[in-house]
Amino acid sequence: MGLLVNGEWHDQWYDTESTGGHFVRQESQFRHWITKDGQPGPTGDGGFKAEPGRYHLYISYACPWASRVLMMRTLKGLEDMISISIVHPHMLEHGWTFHDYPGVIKDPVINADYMYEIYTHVDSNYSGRVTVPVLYDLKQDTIVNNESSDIIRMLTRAFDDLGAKEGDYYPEELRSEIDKMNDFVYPNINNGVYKTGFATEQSVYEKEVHHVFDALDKLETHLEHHNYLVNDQFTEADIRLFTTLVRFDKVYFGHFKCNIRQLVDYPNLWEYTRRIYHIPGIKETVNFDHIQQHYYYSHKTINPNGIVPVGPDLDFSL
Ligand SMILES: N[C@@H](CCC(=O)N[C@@H](CS)C(=O)NCC(=O)O)C(=O)O
Repeated sequence: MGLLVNGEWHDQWYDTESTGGHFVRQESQFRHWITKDGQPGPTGDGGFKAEPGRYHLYISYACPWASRVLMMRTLKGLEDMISISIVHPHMLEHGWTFHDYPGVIKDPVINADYMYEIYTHVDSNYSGRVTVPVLYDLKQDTIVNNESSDIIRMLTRAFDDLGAKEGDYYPEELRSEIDKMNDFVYPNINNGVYKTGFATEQSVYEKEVHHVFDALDKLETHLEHHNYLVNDQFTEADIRLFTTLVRFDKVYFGHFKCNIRQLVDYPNLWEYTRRIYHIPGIKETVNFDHIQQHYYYSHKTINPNGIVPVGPDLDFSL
């Protein structure tokens, strides 16, 4: 695990000392948008027109942020229009790699061994973390965007005139409600499990773990009378919550010590997670081997011997 400083790789864990034991996530730096006509999106520059075969995604099956993007690619039927690479589940002293492992798909752009080479290829002076997902423009040979929340939002409509599957997961009339739900789910659950697991002070951990479970309790009540988070319709808000929930009992409960309750103890949330898992194409985006290998083997400050647990055995059937 490390980061780039002026284009040079440094093997370095997150600094939680300067933040009093808190994990603070860095802002993503590439924020351009693919649009139907190449006009600029809400942030960044224009010039990224939706075209089949032009864009490539770098994904980790282990990563909940990258998996949102993989889900959206599947839901919109973009598999033939946007190609993918899959990184190795272990993120060690060189960060993400393309080394051999079942499920890995190599880099077609520069045949990179390491994900950081993709970042330095587009900016030889790049400083920052080398994260996935990355949306890459094969035509301009540059990174379009490395922020999953932007990428899923642009993919929901940008390729609609080129034969993408129907379905708008951020419909105009629900936007403010979806935004509100995202503003609740992101800090408390999506990033909440990370703030809990990466905390290096007892008091910080205890505060964060309660935030996670207070939020899950609220959503459990909400789902008593609703099938989905917003307007009883499957939207972006559900995609964003699902990729955290599907990892919950496998890694966050044990590895990140989010262990007040298991997800299977929440009848409504567990049923909701399994329902989304069975939407056609979605279970193929969930790779539990990569998920468990990544967290337990990569985070040596949390699990120094890298022992990967064999359980729990979860029954995802409906
Ligand atoms: N804000 C980013 C976060 C992505 C992210 O943090 N990905 C993790 C994997 S789950 C990563 O690549 N981490 C490497 C690092 O922090 O050095 C997004 O949502 O796209």
